Amino acid sequence: MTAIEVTDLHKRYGRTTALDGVSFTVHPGEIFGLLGRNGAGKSTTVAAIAGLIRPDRGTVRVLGHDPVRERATVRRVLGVQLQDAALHPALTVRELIRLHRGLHADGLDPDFLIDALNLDHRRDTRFEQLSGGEAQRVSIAAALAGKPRVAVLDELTTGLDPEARRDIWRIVTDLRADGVSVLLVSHAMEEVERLCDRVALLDHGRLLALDTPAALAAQTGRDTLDEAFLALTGGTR
Ligand SMILES: Nc1ncnc2c1ncn2[C@@H]1O[C@H](COP(=O)(O)OP(=O)(O)OP(=O)(O)O)[C@@H](O)[C@H]1O
Repeated sequence: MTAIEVTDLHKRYGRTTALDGVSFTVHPGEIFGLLGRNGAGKSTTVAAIAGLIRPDRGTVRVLGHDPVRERATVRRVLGVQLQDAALHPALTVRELIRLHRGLHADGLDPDFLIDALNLDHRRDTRFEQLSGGEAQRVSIAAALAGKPRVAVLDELTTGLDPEARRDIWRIVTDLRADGVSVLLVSHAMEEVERLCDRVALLDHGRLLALDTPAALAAQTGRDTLDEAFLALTGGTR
């Protein structure tokens, strides 16, 4: 059983083609990176996986289920952290994490998550009063509270300080060790190089490359993924 299977995904917004035939598979227990410049189609792909949009053509399966037609089933197995997650501003950190935990039959102890994400001093603070980095950590905690078998993390550590980034990287590798599959959308090449088993590179709604970070670097004759990324996308602007 594949964790996520995206097949020939197409999506247009008016005259803009956001996705133009994207296919890839995320294996169980894998951290899979989704990369690409601004506007490449990453968030549209994530929205289709989360069942938030209907693709014009193509299919998405999460552990074999259709995110739109089997929404309730997919919600039970999929944890999604979106960019600019809109969590209820008046609820406290603990209330929000408990709320998200309560939506699932299984889950992680909210107090464990609060400690793991270094939010203990903010436990009783309302969401609207948090700093950007703290709000980001709460959105990650909310996505993981239901102990998902598949996690989609969009710009996981954007805006976080180096220590918080390392804490979150550790949480993500612990998830993989527990057999959770992770789709990680990121612009941070160091993060991708450290965490991802394989990487898909999107460009103008198409899949430009898909391989391990080391193989992508080797394929382009570069030393780092950062340079490989630039080499692969450089000529197409
Ligand atoms: N709701 C929408 N209406 C119109 N156009 C949209 C909509 N959502 C996305 N697009 C367009 O579709 C294309 C792909 O956008 P998408 O947000 O998927 O890219 P992205 O790779 O996530 O970019 P970023 O790195 O900036 O988050 C872009 O050209 C974007 O402007």
